[in-house]
Amino acid sequence: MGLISLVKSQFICHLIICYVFLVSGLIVNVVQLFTLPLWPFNKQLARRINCRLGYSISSQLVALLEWWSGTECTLYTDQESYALYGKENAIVVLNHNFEIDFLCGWTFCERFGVLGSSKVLAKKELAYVPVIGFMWYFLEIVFCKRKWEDDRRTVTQALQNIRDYPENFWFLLHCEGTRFTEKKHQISMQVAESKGLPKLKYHLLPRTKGFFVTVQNLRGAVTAVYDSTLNFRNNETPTLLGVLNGRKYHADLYVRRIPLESVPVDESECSAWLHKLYQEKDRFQEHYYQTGRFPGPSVTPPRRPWSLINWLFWISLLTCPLVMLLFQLLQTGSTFTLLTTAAVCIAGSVSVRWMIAQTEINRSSSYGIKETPLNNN
Ligand SMILES: CC/C=C\C/C=C\C/C=C\C/C=C\C/C=C\C/C=C\CCC(=O)SCCNC(=O)CCNC(=O)[C@H](O)C(C)(C)COP(=O)(O)OP(=O)(O)OC[C@H]1O[C@@H](n2cnc3c(N)ncnc32)[C@H](O)[C@@H]1OP(=O)(O)O
Ligand SMILES: CCCCCCCCCCCCCCCC(=O)OC[C@@H](O)COP(=O)(O)O
Repeated sequence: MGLISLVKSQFICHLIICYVFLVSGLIVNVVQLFTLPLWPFNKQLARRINCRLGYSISSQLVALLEWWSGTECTLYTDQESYALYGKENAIVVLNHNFEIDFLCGWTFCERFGVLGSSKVLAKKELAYVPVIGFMWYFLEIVFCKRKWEDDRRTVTQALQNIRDYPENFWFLLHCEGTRFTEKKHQISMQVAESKGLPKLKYHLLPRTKGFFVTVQNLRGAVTAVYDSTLNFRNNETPTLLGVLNGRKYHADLYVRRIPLESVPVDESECSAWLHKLYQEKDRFQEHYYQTGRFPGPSVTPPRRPWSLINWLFWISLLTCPLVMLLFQLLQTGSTFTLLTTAAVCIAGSVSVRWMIAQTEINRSSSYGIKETPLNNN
């Protein structure tokens, strides 16, 4: 292990990174709160400000992936489509197989300049993740309970709201609705069979209602669907803890730009279209496993310095006072103060560890197992 790798694996480094993320995140959350009075008077300005503030949080995780772990992200796409990325609103349909697929998504957003404004149809539980959940509230992220009866109205309303968003955005949908596990896959393929649909080898069966309602409500506001398929080289199974430890991964993303006009308007045709898309995605994954690459030309969109600059800004702003405070405490602090400080540090570490746990597949929800109609019979 080289010296740099050794440094990156040290717990003290992780503590500092997490401390900076948590404290800067809370500071940004407070500033976001101060934008509240602006919303009724100048909504578009409030949105633009919140994009920048949100960027200041999410780009720290991007910096961690790009600059700390040095993970490489290769894009397989055609030249004409490449020229349009970041210059239009789009719906992104991405497979949900990896613990850091959200982070790779963010990295591509960053490289095409849409990180602050990008959105997702996220499960409601993520709204309660400290820092991130609060940030997402101000970025008008669309949340769902994954119960269609409850979601139909709220999701439609939230999608209508973002139609006039002042910055280009990508709206991410993991149509499988949950992350891939063997058990979920097995159940999901039973559902496919019962519906007379072809089986998928690498994906869960997509849920079509969210996609249909997104297309229906964003038609005219977005111009394309980006069918995106992600995989990692050498059968890597990347984790956020791995990234924090400085482990380098190699992400490959295959993107096809599909003009929105070619997505059917009728609901059942739109559902069939999505099922067909997932069958194609499955073939792309098969191709990847057989050849080690996706079809077509590849390009590596360059890293931009902004995520690193933002991160270094927060590190320099927040670590000096921390070190000074710790020295002062050690010199003059009473036992009570020292114990309180230790308790605050432990609470901070536990809460960041809990946040990281939200990304871990072995703690995945039971969605896709419990509510299956086949299980209810
Ligand atoms: C150039 C670069 C391009 C791209 C870069 C890539 C990405 C960057 C883009 C943006 C980044 C932005 C942000 C990223 C940051 C963070 C994001 C992180 C993650 C958040 C993701 C999540 O939280 S995923 C979970 C929540 N989201 C979803 O669930 C969305 C998908 N789901 C839906 O759309 C659902 O339809 C629903 C949630 C709206 C409603 O779900 P519900 O289950 O209530 O109803 P459905 O009708 O859909 O389901 C019932 C039907 O499904 C059948 N069924 C039942 N059991 C199963 C089963 N086990 N498997 C499959 N199907 C099943 C059932 O039979 C019903 O069928 P019907 O025929 O009757 O409809
Ligand atoms: C700077 C580093 C400091 C570390 C801080 C950690 C920050 C953690 C960020 C948490 C962001 C949460 C995004 C997780 C997205 C995700 O993958 O959600 C899973 C859902 O789709 C599906 O859930 P499930 O049904 O359980 O599979």
